[in-house]
Amino acid sequence: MIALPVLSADDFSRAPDALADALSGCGACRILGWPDPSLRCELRGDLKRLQAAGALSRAAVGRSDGRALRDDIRGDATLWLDDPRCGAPARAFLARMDEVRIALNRTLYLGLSECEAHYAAYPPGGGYARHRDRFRDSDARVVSWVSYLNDDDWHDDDGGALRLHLHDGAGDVSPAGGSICFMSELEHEVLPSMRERLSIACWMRRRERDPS
Ligand SMILES: O=C(O)CCC(=O)C(=O)O
Ligand SMILES: [Fe+2]
Repeated sequence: MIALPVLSADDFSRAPDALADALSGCGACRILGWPDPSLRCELRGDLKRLQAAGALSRAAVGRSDGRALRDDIRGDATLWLDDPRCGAPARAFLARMDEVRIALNRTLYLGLSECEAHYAAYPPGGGYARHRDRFRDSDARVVSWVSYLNDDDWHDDDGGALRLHLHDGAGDVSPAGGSICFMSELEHEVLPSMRERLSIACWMRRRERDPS
């Protein structure tokens, strides 16, 4: 296992370039302590409320004609954060991601035009098999970001690590709070967890080219 670069929440707020440096170096960066405990708690409350109201749906793999529900590939249920049923914490999260997107554009010239994000709840035993976040027929997703809404009492034995397959080897990320940012072309997988695992997955996208 390799160690991933780490930023504290303070570094992340004060020095947006540090995230860009880590991404251009190893392709991934852990952000410890962001979202802060109060935003994390509000986001989790929003997700639990929406889950109880039946607003989340089982996530599919692929898109268009290739879309399918595949328990053997991914087990999460999701809801897009721009859904009108989502609350103020979801809007605060999207606003912050937009600032990060603009900062990355300024340093890395990635031409990222928008963010999309969803709440995700993985039931016990659920995971997500090794994949890339880019669809086969589109390179619109450039940067992936996942924020974990689980408590600090999440132990390694609870499973649910995100395993990132980097050029130099694999690195595991615990879903006990904090966030991870990585280039969407990198392969990764969510290992099955013993407990319900809550998160937000976000993608910073380029505008899709018109088919010609
Ligand atoms: O929750 C995670 O750690 C990663 C989720 C993921 O890979 C995805 O939604 O594409
Ligand atoms: Fe993914």
